[in-house]
Amino acid sequence: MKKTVLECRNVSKRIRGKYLIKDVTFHVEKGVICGLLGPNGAGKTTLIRMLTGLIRPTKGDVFIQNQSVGTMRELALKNVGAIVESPIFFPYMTGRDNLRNLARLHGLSKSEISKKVKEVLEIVGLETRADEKVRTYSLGMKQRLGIAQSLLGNPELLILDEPANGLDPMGMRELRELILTLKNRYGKTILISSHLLDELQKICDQILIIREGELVWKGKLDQEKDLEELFIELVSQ
Ligand SMILES: Nc1ncnc2c1ncn2[C@@H]1O[C@H](COP(=O)(O)OP(=O)(O)OP(=O)(O)O)[C@@H](O)[C@H]1O
Repeated sequence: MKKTVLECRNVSKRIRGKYLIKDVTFHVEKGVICGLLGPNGAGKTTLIRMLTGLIRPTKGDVFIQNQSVGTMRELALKNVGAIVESPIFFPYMTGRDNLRNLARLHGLSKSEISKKVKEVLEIVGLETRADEKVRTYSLGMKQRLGIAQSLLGNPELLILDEPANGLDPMGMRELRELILTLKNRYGKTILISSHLLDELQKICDQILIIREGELVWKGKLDQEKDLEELFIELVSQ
């Protein structure tokens, strides 16, 4: 049996009497790319904020590598790299220096920092531009630098909230290839939210669809199942 990397168990979030997320349960196995979909306001960001420990569920719990985010927060979140809001970098510093700065937070020695930063820059394909200032980077490059940042702690699970937002077709293709490499070569497990159904259809092994805070569909996609049709059918009910 495959190892479960992320488990969301009966998670609800209620604010001022209103459920933003209601009783959501699912799990994601190792090496799987899982797409999270839902119309605007469905609760995707709220759910992702609970998965990454930014807010607490009203009920239920999230487990990462079997560690509870509720009761063993630090240990559980060690295994997660996430881009929830747009990654923030110092624009007048180089990509490499931005990463070096962040790598210090992981308690590595100077030589370990250089090695780790070099490694993540190579993974995201930014090694040739690493010594240029971030303000000269395209949006796609900034997103890849954000992914490099989330890889610094060598997490098992990556959570990416709308990473393709605003990217041009080239940037989108590069991002898609990077996500597939992270899965295929590095064995990462990835949860990704997006409105871009075609993009998700191309890369996801598993799909979650939420509507008004509730999980209305979870499962695998096959060649015959068109994601756009499934999505429209479910959200217009
Ligand atoms: N702190 C909060 N207090 C009250 N309501 C909130 C709060 N945060 C979010 N909401 C509401 O919860 C619902 C879900 O919001 P959320 O941002 O999670 O949706 P989303 O699926 O990410 O939407 P989008 O696709 O537009 O980004 C929305 O109706 C939003 O207005």
